Amino acid sequence: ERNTRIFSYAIYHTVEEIFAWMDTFVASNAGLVSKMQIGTSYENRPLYVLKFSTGGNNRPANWINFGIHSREWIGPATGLWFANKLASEYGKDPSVTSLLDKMDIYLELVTNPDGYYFTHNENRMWRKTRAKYSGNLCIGVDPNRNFDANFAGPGASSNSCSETYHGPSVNSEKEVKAIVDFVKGHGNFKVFIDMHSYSQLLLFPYGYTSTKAKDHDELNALSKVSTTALRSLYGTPYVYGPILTTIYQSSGSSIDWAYDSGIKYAFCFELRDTGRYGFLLPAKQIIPTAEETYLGLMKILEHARDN
Ligand SMILES: CS(=N)(=N)C[C@@H](Cc1ccccc1)C(=O)O
Ligand SMILES: [Zn+2]
Repeated sequence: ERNTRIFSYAIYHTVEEIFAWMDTFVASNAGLVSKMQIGTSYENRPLYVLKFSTGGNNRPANWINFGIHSREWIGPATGLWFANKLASEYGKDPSVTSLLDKMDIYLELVTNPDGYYFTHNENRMWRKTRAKYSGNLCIGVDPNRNFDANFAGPGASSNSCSETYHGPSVNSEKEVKAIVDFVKGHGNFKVFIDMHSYSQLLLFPYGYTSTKAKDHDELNALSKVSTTALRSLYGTPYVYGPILTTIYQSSGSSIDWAYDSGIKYAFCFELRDTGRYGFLLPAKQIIPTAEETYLGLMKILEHARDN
């Protein structure tokens, strides 16, 4: 019949379709996956997190969020495929099995649901939240400039019409505050990965200073391992390094905040491509992107598991 029971990972989905998929996915993987709500967005959409756990109490954990910038559709699409892959490989792939026997994994698939909805219905190129502040000329805050990491410093704008507007105050965005409160409340995260597009980069702290992170050498070496694994599948080249020198200076970013909060393995992937399609990556590249990214992600999660 029309609405087949099979969900396609090879097309982009609306926020409603993703939320419906979550309930089916959790129901069919009840022993491994549960759905949590860490808050609500500005327009009162739920902020859902999928928790992958095989037991224990507050085990060391891995955080991965997708789609904080709403026009970067390849993020949530990659996250959906990754969630299904993890569930499929647990009990089969020895590395995934040992990872989930020792650590929990939390995935926030739609980190900016208001913006994501807006890109499907109004403006495909929307990036920010949809928050309105009286006195501001324009709508929206860049959630990746709203974290408490040299907030309002260089590489963030005080102009509400800017794509990098940092917002009226630290964690002013409900979508950001929910992550901060959850991650701090949990207190045992070892990995924090924020998935973006595009440019094919693997970034680590810092963006707000040229000072090298104390773990620079380890993060740099791990980035090399991760991007080499990613490239091994389809030859997709990634550049890696600290945010500031690899892309540009930025203040208030999620991974700088995570790193300064004590989460050593803080990374940002800038997924495909390098500009031919940019944010409008064709759906036929979803699965290849997800497959290669999985190889790179697993190297980071395995390193955290084993160190
Ligand atoms: C194209 S883009 N907007 N995803 C690039 C992204 C770069 C970045 C990543 C991590 C930390 C700081 C900065 C940003 O400007 O937020
Ligand atoms: Zn982005």
